[in-house]
Amino acid sequence: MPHPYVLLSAAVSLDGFLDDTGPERLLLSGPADFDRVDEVRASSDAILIGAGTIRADNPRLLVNSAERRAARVAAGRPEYPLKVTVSGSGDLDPDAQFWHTGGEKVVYTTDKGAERATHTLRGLDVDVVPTGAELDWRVVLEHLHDARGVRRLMVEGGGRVHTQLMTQGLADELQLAVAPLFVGEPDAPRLFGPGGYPPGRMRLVETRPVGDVVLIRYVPTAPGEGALAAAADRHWLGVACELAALCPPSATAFSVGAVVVAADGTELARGHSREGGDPVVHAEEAALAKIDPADPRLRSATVYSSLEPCARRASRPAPCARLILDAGVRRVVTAWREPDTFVTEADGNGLLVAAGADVVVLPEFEERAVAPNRHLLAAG
Ligand SMILES: NC(=O)C1=CN([C@@H]2O[C@H](COP(=O)(O)OP(=O)(O)OC[C@H]3O[C@@H](n4cnc5c(N)ncnc54)[C@H](OP(=O)(O)O)[C@@H]3O)[C@@H](O)[C@H]2O)C=CC1
Ligand SMILES: Nc1c(N[C@@H]2O[C@H](COP(=O)(O)O)[C@@H](O)[C@H]2O)[nH]c(=O)[nH]c1=O
Repeated sequence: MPHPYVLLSAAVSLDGFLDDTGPERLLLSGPADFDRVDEVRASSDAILIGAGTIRADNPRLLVNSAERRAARVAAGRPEYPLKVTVSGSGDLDPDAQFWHTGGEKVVYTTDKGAERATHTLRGLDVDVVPTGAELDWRVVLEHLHDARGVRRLMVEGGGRVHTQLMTQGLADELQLAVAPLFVGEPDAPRLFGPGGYPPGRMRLVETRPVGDVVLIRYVPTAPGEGALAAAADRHWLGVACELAALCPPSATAFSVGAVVVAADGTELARGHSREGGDPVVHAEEAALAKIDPADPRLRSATVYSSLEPCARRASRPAPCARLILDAGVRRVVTAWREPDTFVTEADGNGLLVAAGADVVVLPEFEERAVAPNRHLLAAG
């Protein structure tokens, strides 16, 4: 199911803290960085914080710049982004500024928490949405996307919320403002707590001085595990779809892109249909051919392919689903099920699943995967 693009935003001290233990909110950002944060807010459809941050900071979460608000309205968007919080307990102070300022409000909570929040927040214009016995982040993100039309979600903490979104592989980007000061208190809240984080190194996309703080932007690279899609899976499938556009045109074969990525997010190889002057080579085949078959990383790697790997083919002895299995790969992420244009009822995904592989289909990428193949579908 589609999710919004999830951007985690935080300011941290040099020793990795989000705040100190004093009663006042610690200002880590300077004026220039608060203005940058305002800009990110203005570019977002919704801003999410945990109930802990409402209790600690009593924030308003507004877009402070009148120009930015006017630009939102001129673009047909609400003046303020939707304000979202999560709470397990439903113990939310109805007098908190969160409820009385800015855009529409929604609370995601547990079934029990919903009973309490509905009672405590009665009379306020707040949508209380239970996600089950436990708070389920995937349900939260799907609901924000489907029911509230949120495409870009800014998450402004606190530490517990950031930790869960990062460990569950649900963050598309981390925007970190590193402030030139120390907190030094062992009980102060940390940005990230202990947990099972995605392995490997994230990809640096930007560094920028903003006043005396440094903005660092990282994106995750490690594929998800099993049948669940992680944010990095969306990134890599997007790369596969871009590769499909590089294929030499053909009236008799699909244009497909593929990337093979190790469990730690290292790209092992990429390929596209008909590359290198070979008129029949498939994308997955081309990518796998570039990797040493003895590479131990293949067993825990993920193959991203814009089109479902082929199940039968005339041009080569083995179809791509078989090549993937023979390479030892047991996870495939794809955008588009193969239509009957050239082979009827090709079920490469079924072949992979029958052999014990996990196959994740992300239909929100189908349009991009189809784009370089439209002429084939019109003809078929
Ligand atoms: N420097 C910065 O950029 C920022 C700093 N901060 C600081 O962070 C601190 C607050 O962080 P923290 O205490 O971690 O609070 P959070 O804002 O992360 O909120 C945690 C609360 O959210 C709810 N929650 C989160 N995940 C779940 C879940 N899986 N199931 C059920 N409930 C869940 C719970 O609410 P409930 O208790 O109701 O069940 C939990 O107590 C403050 O000191 C604040 O100043 C905050 C944001 C940004
Ligand atoms: N302290 C701190 C941040 N704190 C974040 O800002 C929120 C309050 O925003 P507002 O309602 O506009 O005052 C607060 O709840 C928390 O999410 N953010 C930052 O970029 N830098 C900082 O130093």
